[in-house]
Amino acid sequence: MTDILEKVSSNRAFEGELIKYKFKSATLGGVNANFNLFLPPGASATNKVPLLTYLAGLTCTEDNGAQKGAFLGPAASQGIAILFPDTSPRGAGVEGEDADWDFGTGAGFYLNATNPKYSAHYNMYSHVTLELPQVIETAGLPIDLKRQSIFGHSMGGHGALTLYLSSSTKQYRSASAFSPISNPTKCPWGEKAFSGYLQGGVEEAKEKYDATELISTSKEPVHILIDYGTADNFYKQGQLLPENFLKAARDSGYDEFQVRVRSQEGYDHSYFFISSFATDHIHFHANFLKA
Ligand SMILES: N[C@@H](CCC(=O)N[C@@H](CS)C(=O)NCC(=O)O)C(=O)O
Repeated sequence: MTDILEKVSSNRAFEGELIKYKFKSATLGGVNANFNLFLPPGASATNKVPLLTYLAGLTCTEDNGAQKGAFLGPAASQGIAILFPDTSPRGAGVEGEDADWDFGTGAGFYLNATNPKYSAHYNMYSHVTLELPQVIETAGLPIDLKRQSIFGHSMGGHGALTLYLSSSTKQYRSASAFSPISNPTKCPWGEKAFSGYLQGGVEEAKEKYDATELISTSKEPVHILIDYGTADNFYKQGQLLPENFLKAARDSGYDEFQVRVRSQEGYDHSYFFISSFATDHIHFHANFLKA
């Protein structure tokens, strides 16, 4: 193991290990970045395990999913590692970045900023898809990067779907999401984020950062599972728009075996909802990661 990573903490969980690391992130403009990595029991240099990346939502850090998602038990049973990145750069020093809870710090939206004000630091797309796998490999961690899938919640659900659908290298075998922001160019959160981070604003986002737009032109086979709750206030306010994604997927010819969108009666936006369906999502990805 090289010293590219500093180990911040380590906790035994489900016979595996949850480890928090810190490193100096080039893609985030040189600030320190944290991530959590759960290694299931038995992961070793001679038994490299597949990687499932979990992207968290607005206001979250690398800890929310690791602590409250209830993913570690089923991941341990399935022999799958989980990577929990942060949701934005921290301490970039960009004026106004801490003013709002839904923009700036804690709200990186998993894109690469093109507005010069943000483009040196706000590059969570490259951080998640390129830099973290590279760092994991360089550090010699027991991960098989040829087997990757991705999931997430809310803004992280948007991230999971868009990173999956936009990857020209087919980096991820499957994607799933809890209450994802499914059509961000048509909701207030997305409009605000894209107008701020992207020079071309919402129009620029349509090509790369809107899951509904991406599925409407996709021709490849896909494996996507989405759950959302009917008592989710953000859903009721029109921030999530999962029906738009489902309609675009069906219009593109994807059936329910390729794109499954489930409405869960009475559930809200919280980690109580996420943890209720955590095992389902881990098992969904295990089908593809262990194939
Ligand atoms: N503005 C509210 C809402 C933010 C919110 O609900 N964030 C969701 C993601 S969109 C979340 O996961 N919050 C953290 C948690 O529940 O652990 C807040 O700051 O708490």
